[in-house]
Amino acid sequence: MVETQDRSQTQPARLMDGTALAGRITRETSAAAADVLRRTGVAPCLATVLVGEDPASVTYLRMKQARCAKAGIESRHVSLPASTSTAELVATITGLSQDPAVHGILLQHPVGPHIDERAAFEAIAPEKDVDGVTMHSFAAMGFGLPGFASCTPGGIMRLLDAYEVDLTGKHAVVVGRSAILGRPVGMLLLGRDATVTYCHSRTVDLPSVVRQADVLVAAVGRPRFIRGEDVKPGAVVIDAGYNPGNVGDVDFESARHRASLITPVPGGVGPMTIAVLLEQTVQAAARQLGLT
Ligand SMILES: NC(=O)C1=CN([C@@H]2O[C@H](COP(=O)(O)OP(=O)(O)OC[C@H]3O[C@@H](n4cnc5c(N)ncnc54)[C@H](OP(=O)(O)O)[C@@H]3O)[C@@H](O)[C@H]2O)C=CC1
Ligand SMILES: Nc1nc(=O)c2c([nH]1)NC[C@@H]1CN(c3ccc(C(=O)N[C@@H](CCC(=O)O)C(=O)O)cc3)C=[N+]21
Repeated sequence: MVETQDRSQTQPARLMDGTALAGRITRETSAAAADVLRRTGVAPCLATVLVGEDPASVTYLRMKQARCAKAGIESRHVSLPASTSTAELVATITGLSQDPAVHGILLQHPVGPHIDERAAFEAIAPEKDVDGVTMHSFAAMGFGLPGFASCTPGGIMRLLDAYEVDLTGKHAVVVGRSAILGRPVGMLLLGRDATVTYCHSRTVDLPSVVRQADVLVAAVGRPRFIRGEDVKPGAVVIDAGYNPGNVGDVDFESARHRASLITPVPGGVGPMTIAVLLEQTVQAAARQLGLT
């Protein structure tokens, strides 16, 4: 068990190696994908949908497709112009939901401000929601019922478990409350008996809340937003941020001298997100093809 207590501030934190853990998970996923193909003659297939040409989104999607290919998962990509309307996007996703050759659907977030992203997410059939973004998946996650986890929160929980972080009774502070990251990770931590506090743009004196965190999840989208001086000595620090230039939401250099465990960026949460996405895609395919 990792104790989140006071410890020397000079000894740097242990790194939580997301690349290594994601590699282990993906090796198992590849074997499961091969098994699906062998037993049904059909390879698992993930459909990815991108609206517009945001360069960061294009890069993330390429990464996801490359990882799919390596794991024996087919990917089908749909690229839509930035001018796409909500109705057009919903129609595209509904088509994929009804296509028996597609087992999982990922709509890259964020879509443009003129699109109702929630409506688009809800067009994903629950059994194909391998990215865990629908109301159905969110509610299942909240109630602790079986279903697909939101990928980044799911990946964060896998990391915490791999490093045997005991969450019971710990004060977990989540900075950020977005639908695909902050909110669901708080729910998953609550489900593991942590005492959870959310911080967001309206939080008064955010550093004073952050300083209380035994487990800190940074999901803000602002480079080096969390300063080392606000990290409680011995805290477990999860940096979910992924800003341009491969910079996290935590000031890593100062935080690692106070934390007991910390995720690097890159090499921490990012690879775990993709590992969970691939794992859930193969699970979805197995179920839709009648294997489980
Ligand atoms: N590694 C991975 O797999 C993934 C990484 N990310 C990364 O995680 C980060 C967050 O992403 P996402 O959740 O999609 O971002 P969003 O922009 O959707 O949400 C950001 C959240 O941070 C809060 N916030 C913003 N500014 C401040 C501030 N100054 N003080 C306090 N709170 C603030 C917002 O508060 P409010 O709600 O009040 O506006 C909001 O809840 C990004 O760096 C993104 O790249 C995201 C998804 C996956
Ligand atoms: N519906 C939806 N689901 C998402 O999961 C989703 C999304 N929208 N929109 C954008 C964010 C961003 N995101 C990342 C995934 C992997 C890495 C990742 O693997 N990063 C590597 C670095 C890889 C490299 O840069 O070479 C790392 O951190 O080590 C990063 C970011 C998923 N997102």
